[in-house]
Amino acid sequence: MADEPDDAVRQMLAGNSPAIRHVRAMIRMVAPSDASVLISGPTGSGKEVVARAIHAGSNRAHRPFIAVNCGAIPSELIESELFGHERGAFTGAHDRRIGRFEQAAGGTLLLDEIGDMPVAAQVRLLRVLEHKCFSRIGGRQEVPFTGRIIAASHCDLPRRIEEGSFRSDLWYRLAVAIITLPSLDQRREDIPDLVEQLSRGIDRPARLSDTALSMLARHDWPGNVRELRSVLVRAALFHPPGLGPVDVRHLPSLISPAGSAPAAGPLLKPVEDDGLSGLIAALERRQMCDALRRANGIVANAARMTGINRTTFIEKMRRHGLTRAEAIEPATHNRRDEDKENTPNQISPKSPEILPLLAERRAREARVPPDPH
Ligand SMILES: Nc1ncnc2c1ncn2[C@@H]1O[C@H](COP(=O)(O)OP(=O)(O)OP(=O)(O)O)[C@@H](O)[C@H]1O
Repeated sequence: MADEPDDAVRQMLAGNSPAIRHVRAMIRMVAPSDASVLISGPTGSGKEVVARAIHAGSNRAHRPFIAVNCGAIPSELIESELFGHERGAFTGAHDRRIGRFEQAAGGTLLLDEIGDMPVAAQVRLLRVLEHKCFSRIGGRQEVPFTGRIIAASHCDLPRRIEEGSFRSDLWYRLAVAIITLPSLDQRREDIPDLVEQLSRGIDRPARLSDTALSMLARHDWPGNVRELRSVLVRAALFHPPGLGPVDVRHLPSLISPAGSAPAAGPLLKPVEDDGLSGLIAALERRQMCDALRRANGIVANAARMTGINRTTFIEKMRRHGLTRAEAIEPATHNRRDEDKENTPNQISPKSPEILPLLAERRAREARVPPDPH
């Protein structure tokens, strides 16, 4: 890419959408400094990857990167986990224990799910941020903190502040720079790039057919990139390269959890170039438009026909700039009897580029044995 260096950040964080390019630009800007960074984004969207990229791009890269999931540690243990304790500090503290802050000396400490940190620990953390030192639980000695703190959260921290479960003064200290990761659903064009990059980290990755890749780009990905990775790992397990490419008919069983997968495989034209995302968007828009027309503009019915959740359908309408009026209008002049044949998840069989695919699919369905999954 002409305007972006092909550096370690690019290697770590795949995707070419404007949103992800902006995230990479932010990483490059903040990495060399010591400023605290707050990374927000839905679960599995890559917050830890961003934190690691910041660490890798800093002059602390040769020092430890320590990640703590604050939501996974029982509240009565979290302070000792973070700050360590002296021998005899409490019942069961038989030895001095070094906490995560000390382990991260000179390096980077990622406090993941910071919104779940109990208020008492938040007070201690604020003190560390302000004074650059802390004491172990039950100890008097001040221990200098030489690391950098990065916090991450999938929850709405300003709301937690309003609710009184998160301290606003801590938020101001942490959020010197804020990096926000979009959900995968908001950057579907990144899917081919992500598939390529994630596949490199998988032993004997499966090969995906173009139509399978197109279908992946239509899934809602509630588990974001983590979910995509799981699908690829599962595909490698059940469809090793010797078995031929993973095709659309394999995907419903690979995409989980049950119910989040689109129903029957959509018919999409195979593509060879990087016009993939544009083509997918155009076909999706037309499919939605057809459904709206057949549902006389009733969004809930159109959503049901396409197998898309109603809220997602509305969001997609907004993204495609599709209005109910636009969808219904041609119906009054131009309704075709053949449309009644359309099954919910299909593109109109009248579409010229779809006709051969439809014929091919019908032939395939007639001869292909049931999927083993
Ligand atoms: N842009 C990306 N490029 C390559 N891999 C990615 C990218 N984003 C996420 N991943 C991969 O997706 C998985 C989940 O990422 P990560 O653990 O960073 O998400 P997270 O937002 O920190 O999740 P959680 O909210 O559960 O803590 C990891 O396997 C990670 O390597």
